[in-house]
Amino acid sequence: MEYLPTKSFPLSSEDYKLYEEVGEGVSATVYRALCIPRNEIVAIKVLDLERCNNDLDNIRREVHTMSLINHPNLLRAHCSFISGSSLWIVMPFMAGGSCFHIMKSVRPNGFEQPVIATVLCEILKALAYLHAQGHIHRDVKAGNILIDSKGAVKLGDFGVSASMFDSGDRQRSRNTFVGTPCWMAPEVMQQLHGYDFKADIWSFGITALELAHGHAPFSKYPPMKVLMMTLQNAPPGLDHERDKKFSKSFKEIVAACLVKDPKKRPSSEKLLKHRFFKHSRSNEFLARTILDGLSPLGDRFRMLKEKEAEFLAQNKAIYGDKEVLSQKEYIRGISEWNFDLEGLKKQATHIQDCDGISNGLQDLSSKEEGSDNLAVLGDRLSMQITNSSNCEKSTLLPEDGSKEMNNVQIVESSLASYPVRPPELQPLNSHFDSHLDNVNGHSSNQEGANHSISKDSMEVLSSISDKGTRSFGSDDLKFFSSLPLDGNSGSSSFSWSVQSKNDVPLNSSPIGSNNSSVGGSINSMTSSSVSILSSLQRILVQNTMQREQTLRVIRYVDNLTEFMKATSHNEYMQMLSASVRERELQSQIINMQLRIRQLVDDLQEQKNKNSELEGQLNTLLNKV
Ligand SMILES: Nc1ncnc2c1ncn2[C@@H]1O[C@H](COP(=O)(O)OP(=O)(O)OP(=O)(O)O)[C@@H](O)[C@H]1O
Repeated sequence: MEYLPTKSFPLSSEDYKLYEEVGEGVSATVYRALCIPRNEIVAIKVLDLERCNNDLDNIRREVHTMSLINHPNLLRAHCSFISGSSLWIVMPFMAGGSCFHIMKSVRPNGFEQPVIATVLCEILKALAYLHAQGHIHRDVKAGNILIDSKGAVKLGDFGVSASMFDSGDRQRSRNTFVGTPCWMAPEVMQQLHGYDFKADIWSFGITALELAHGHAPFSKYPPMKVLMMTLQNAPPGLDHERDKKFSKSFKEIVAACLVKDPKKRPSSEKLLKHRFFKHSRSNEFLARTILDGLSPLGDRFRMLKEKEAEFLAQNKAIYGDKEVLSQKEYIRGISEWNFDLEGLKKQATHIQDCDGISNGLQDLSSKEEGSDNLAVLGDRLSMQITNSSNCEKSTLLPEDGSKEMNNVQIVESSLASYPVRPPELQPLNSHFDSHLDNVNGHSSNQEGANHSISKDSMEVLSSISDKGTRSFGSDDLKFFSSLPLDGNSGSSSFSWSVQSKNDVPLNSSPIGSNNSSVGGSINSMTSSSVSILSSLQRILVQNTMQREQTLRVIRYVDNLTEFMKATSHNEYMQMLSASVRERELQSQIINMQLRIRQLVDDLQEQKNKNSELEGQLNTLLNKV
């Protein structure tokens, strides 16, 4: 985790003197500091590794990415090292702080267009560079846009960045739910097909609105509500009436970025050529316009913290400790949001039913500079699904039951109704369904009704099968957790493979009648034999395909096991102390593995029987 780039900054904490706090994340505190040997002011991000040992990957990624990048608009670390149980990342000190902090302190209603154009143009250059290097930033927002004393703009915080060239274990990071809800692209929320650098373009569009209004769209809502609104509503944009002061070209770029279909969003390179950026000005202009007269970053940060504490104290009486704690996390911003769907659902219900949280925050807002300080709550809440739980549809479905809302459901409910057999194995349906129905006493209609598979589930599941070798992600957990395992409900799910063993469909195929009519007319024999042979060939092909698919599933589960084994001791301890639900999921996965193995055996047996039959048929044809 140590690296020493061009400038040689000392790698010992004794060589630095920490001054005041200038920023805070979920597991990191950022200080202004002095690098003693160089007599240079720096910023040091101190990450408490004990507090974030479930997220070493993100930290490694951040340090790694920061060590590789080299662009004037990206915040590059001078060096990093471990001190005690903390990781210290030494960076240039960005005296202006983040655009978010500047807005919260002095620009509650956002910036003027030339400032926005200048900031966005610089960020776009950073994104164009990152994307060309194969990186996705995944957390573009005003809170991560930092300004130094000379007005230079840099994009920071690579904690959740991902590489588009990642494979294997790191590939999962692009199938994981990370980012910050208000800025998160719909495809990232959906987790259907993964996502690419176009997710950053969406966040860039949201950031443009944030800089224009002083807060991101939907920022006053709790995360689940934001998810629902992003997926369900038309994309946010600049309003014709409300945003009269902004130019048509600004409206155009926002609209171009905030298209739900990522393919239709422009690349960062293309956006850079947009006429809007002709409005962009120099760093000096920024320094003059937005930094002049600002109090020191540490003071501004302290004031914001005081306001936050005041707000939380007021709301403690209303919502109780737990709620307040979660709001505190919300306010501070969280990179590794433990996506507790139940909790989020409750928050969403609050909003729907009584708008309690948002009202409380509105109060705060009215007290503060007349600004929409609710945005504080929307900022920097990043989330990573680590859990899934059942969630009643009533609280999640929109009143109009719109189609897009179904996509939200894939997060949980569509997977909860996971069908009777994995789609990997669908081709076997024609051979096993009737036996399953007979043995279980269900008609196929009944079964269909009980275990209908939604299109969304199919998509999610087929995306799993498409990536047979990719490693384990949160949606995978949901995939496995949604498989019923108990004797009753589980039997209909997987007994089909067992039934198939005892009741091979071919026993009732025309082969029996052919055997008993060897002496019949040669013509009828030949045509039956040909049709039998083609059936057998078809079945053989299907069996072979099925075997391959099943092996893929096994490899997949094996990967998961490897992934679990490979986790460090700390992570293992973390896992041990994980929720009961997680442990249940693990045991379900093991069961699943056993069942898949059983399935492979069954298929092998089926294949042997088919070979036997093929042999018999060949003998028969030779006689003919
Ligand atoms: N180099 C810097 N100079 C000045 N302030 C900084 C610097 N780096 C970070 N900050 C401030 O500290 C805050 C937290 O930093 P950062 O976002 O990197 O932490 P984090 O733990 O990754 O946060 P998050 O929870 O948003 O991911 C930033 O929003 C910013 O205001």
